[in-house]
Amino acid sequence: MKKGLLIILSGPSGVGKGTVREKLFEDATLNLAYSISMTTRSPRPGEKNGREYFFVTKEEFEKKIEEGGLLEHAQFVGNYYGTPKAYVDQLLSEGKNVLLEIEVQGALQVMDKAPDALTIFLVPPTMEELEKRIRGRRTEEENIVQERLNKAAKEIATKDNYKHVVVNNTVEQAASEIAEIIKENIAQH
Ligand SMILES: Nc1nc2c(ncn2[C@@H]2O[C@H](COP(=O)(O)OP(=O)(O)O)[C@@H](O)[C@H]2O)c(=O)[nH]1
Ligand SMILES: Nc1ncnc2c1ncn2[C@@H]1O[C@H](COP(=O)(O)OP(=O)(O)O)[C@@H](O)[C@H]1O
Repeated sequence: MKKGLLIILSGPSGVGKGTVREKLFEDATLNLAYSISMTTRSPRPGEKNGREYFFVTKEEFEKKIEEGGLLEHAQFVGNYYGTPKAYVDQLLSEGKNVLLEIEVQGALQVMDKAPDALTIFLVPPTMEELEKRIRGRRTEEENIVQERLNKAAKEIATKDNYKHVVVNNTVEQAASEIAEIIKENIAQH
């Protein structure tokens, strides 16, 4: 069977990655599968272990690194995040197009290992709108919101490392632009 396409979606915290991703997954023709990451951050209300993330301790995460079980990993605002490798390999070999929703340091590691990966960076229409979205979500304490916003400008400065940059004006528009990019790449893959 033909191997699936590896897709990286990055963008600053609160830009709308998760929301746009949910919309993309409504389109079955894209044949997408989501890579569930491992993290040491605490679950938000409503998040479930094994669905949004595998929530683990620092010790468990470091053991996974030592075992070579992660395709990439990085620290983001005080926590570890990483992509379990075996699951991604399995999905790709099943022909699934696998979406990694990861931050920029991890994305650069994957670009090195898999230069053919389709890479997309999602940007907010303005920094004011980004701030409105991250605050509107009400999932982080004020000091964490500040740290994430400080990080956002630095992350956006790396966007030219990605093959595509998409503005998240509306969820429908951003998801449809990304769907088109994915379809083109499936056709050429
Ligand atoms: N490198 C890396 N980054 C990840 C991974 N999983 C999630 N992230 C990124 O870590 C950052 C923080 O994620 P999270 O705490 O869920 O906050 P959110 O993006 O605001 O919802 C985001 O940029 C995620 O895309 C991973 O496996 N590896
Ligand atoms: N295009 C958009 N317009 C307005 N609000 C949006 C848009 N996309 C996402 N949001 C809202 O912004 C907040 C952050 O979105 P989320 O998907 O959690 O971001 P991320 O996964 O990038 O951290 C959520 O409250 C979401 O409903």
